[in-house]
Amino acid sequence: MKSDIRHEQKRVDDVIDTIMRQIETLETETGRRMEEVAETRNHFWDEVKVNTDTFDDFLETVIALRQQAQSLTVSESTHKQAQKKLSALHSMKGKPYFGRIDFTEEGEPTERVYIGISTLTDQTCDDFLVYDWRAPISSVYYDYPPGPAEYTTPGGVIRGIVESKWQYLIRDGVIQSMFDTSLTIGDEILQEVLGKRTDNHMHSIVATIQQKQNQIIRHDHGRLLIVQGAAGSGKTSAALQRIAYLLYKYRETLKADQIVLFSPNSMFNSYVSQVLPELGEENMEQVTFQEYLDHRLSMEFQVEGPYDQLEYVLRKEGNRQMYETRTASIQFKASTDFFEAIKSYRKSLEGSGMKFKGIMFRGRTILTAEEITERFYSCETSLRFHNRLEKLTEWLNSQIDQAEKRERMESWVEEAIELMSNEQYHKARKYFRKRNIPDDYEVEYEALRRLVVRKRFKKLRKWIKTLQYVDVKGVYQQLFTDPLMIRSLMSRNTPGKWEYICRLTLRMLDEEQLYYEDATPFLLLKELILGFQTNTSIKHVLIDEAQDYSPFQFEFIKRLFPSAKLTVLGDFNQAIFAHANEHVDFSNLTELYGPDETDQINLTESYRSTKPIIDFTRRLVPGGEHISAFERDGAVPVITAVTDHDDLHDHITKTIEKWKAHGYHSIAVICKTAAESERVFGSLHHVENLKLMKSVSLEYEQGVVVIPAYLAKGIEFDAVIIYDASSQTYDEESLRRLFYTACTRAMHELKLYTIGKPTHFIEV
Ligand SMILES: Nc1ncnc2c1ncn2[C@@H]1O[C@H](COP(=O)(O)OP(=O)(O)OP(=O)(O)O)[C@@H](O)[C@H]1O
Repeated sequence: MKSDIRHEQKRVDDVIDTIMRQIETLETETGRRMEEVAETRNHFWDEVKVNTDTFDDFLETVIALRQQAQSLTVSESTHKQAQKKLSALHSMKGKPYFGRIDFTEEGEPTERVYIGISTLTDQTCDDFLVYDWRAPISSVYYDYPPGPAEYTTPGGVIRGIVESKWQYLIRDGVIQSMFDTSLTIGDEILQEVLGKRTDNHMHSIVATIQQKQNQIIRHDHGRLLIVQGAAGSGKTSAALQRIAYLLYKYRETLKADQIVLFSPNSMFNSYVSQVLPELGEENMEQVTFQEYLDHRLSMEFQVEGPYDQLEYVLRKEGNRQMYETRTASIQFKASTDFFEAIKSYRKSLEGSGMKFKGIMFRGRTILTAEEITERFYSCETSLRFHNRLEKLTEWLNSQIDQAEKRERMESWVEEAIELMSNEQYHKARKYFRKRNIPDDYEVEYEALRRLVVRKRFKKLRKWIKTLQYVDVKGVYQQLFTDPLMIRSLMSRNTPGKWEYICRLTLRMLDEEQLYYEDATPFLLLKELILGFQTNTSIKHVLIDEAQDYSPFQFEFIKRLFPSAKLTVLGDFNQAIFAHANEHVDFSNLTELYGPDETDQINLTESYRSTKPIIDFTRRLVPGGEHISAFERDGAVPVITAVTDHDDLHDHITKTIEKWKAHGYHSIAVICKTAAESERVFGSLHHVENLKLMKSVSLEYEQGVVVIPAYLAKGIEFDAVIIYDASSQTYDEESLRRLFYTACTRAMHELKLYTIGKPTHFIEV
């Protein structure tokens, strides 16, 4: 074995040598190319003679310009490629590869295939020293134990035998250990990786991708992939490696900015932002749904954020009747029933119910809302809905033409002409000359009248063109004005407390406010009426923490990105939003693209936490017996009852000190709400470098943090304290998933404190 290691170390040294030489060559090359690009930029105009005297000269100038620009683009893109390669080589110089398979393809001699984060060939480019983990042959490493195996290449399926499979742990160019996985039991490298302390970013998992995760990463069929996975099963990790895989496989056609990851919040974005750069890839676009809602609606409304909604629901403060109405409203407005109702409502608008705003000019009515409505419904009903709107817009424009003509005769126009500054006047005359308007007083004055009136109408015309005359808010309001209306739109019974919900919704709309539960239904209705805004350049959309999305949101994303494939990843047991009812699952999602275009993969093995923590947490949720733990030992979670808050804070302070001394880098005190977190932060101010995480926090912070459970979703900590796991704090069934989410954030240690009796979620 020793001689084996020596032999392998010799190979590692040789490969690193090649890497270093390639780095040197590339650095010289990129330096030169950078100078070239700078040179081309600096002298861009020297190379182009701008001559527009004749049409031919003009054409020549345009062609020269285009050639210059093209050569600049080519140089820049080559430079970018070289930079990318360079960053991959730098990542490989300490750890050139992590795995090896000895593979015998049918009829061929056995080949040793070394696998790392990027391809490396020798100087002649004939021999592969390292294969990219995303190369077709590398899939064998993740998918098969020793024995028969196959992999798919663009040219067909290749079959053979995996003679042996090796894992390497290489640090700073030195092999720390290597394992023949057919001889060792368990996954030593995975043990080693999972046993580490966290730092403030997530890392790539390419060295230890598990078979099921590999299926997600390389999945390439249909429009929709659904991943249901237990807490800590690697959903986010798989999503990010999948992006890296897609960028490799489709490198000729797919760019990082054509991939969008929907994530829960900005802090999460910062947490996952290093994975792709670590793999030598650029980051995809990262957005939150809330950012999109704000972008689309904040001009018209003050839109509530999802965390404000959640905080309200969790705090249960204020008037009881109002609270019950609001929670009923939240549940109903995220339901498939309401989704169907909105679609039927939009259909019914084809016959009646549309609302428009009247058109005014200088305080006078040009057309009343009723006249526009009448015109709309007198249009051909065979036309598609928004073609009817187009026709209506055309008609409105013709009405504006007439109004413009009438206005030219009004006295305000003369006054406006008299008030024109010299500069404005000269500008107008210059414009007339260009338009060949004769230099004649009468004609010019007439032209001035037209100009002044047209300018004044410009805003109104834009308003009409952008369909702002459609009163979408009025249409949405109407749905709640007559509480009986909903009955005709739904196959099921009217939801409970509907009359109250109607009143509450109308009140908010009157105040130009949109509750979070109204925001997406409102926007969906708006788009169903006015036509959808789409983004066809996006080719892949990944939605993490998808259990928190309503049917409205999925429909929306589908329509917004019509050319994209969707990967949806979530865990029903972590559905913490107030709209999540008892039966959250992804079954409705199949309807988005149909069963032939949809696949589902379930992940049941959890990697984040030690076995004792997983054994504890899986008992908190129904179906938890199906969650299996990766064998990693650690302390059993401890529940400590304390007498009061002072006692609690003493205990927490001591535990934090102990954990810090133990070397844990990230420790979280997880509370139920933001309000509680703030109070706890105040009481624990003596803890050094304590940080309070809020929904507006942009960075995932290391050290000791106080955080509300819903914000901790998706991220992890070395050690976790559940602030008050008492039956008083976690009293209702609806909080079970929140509690589970909080407990599953712990990697190595979990401690729960309770003032009085612990919550009934914990079976003792
Ligand atoms: N194959 C793997 N090799 C190494 N580490 C892994 C692997 N799979 C998952 N992990 C680690 O397990 C932890 C949890 O992974 P991740 O956050 O991707 O899970 P998740 O399913 O998204 O969790 P949650 O739903 O609880 O947010 C991370 O630290 C991740 O690096």
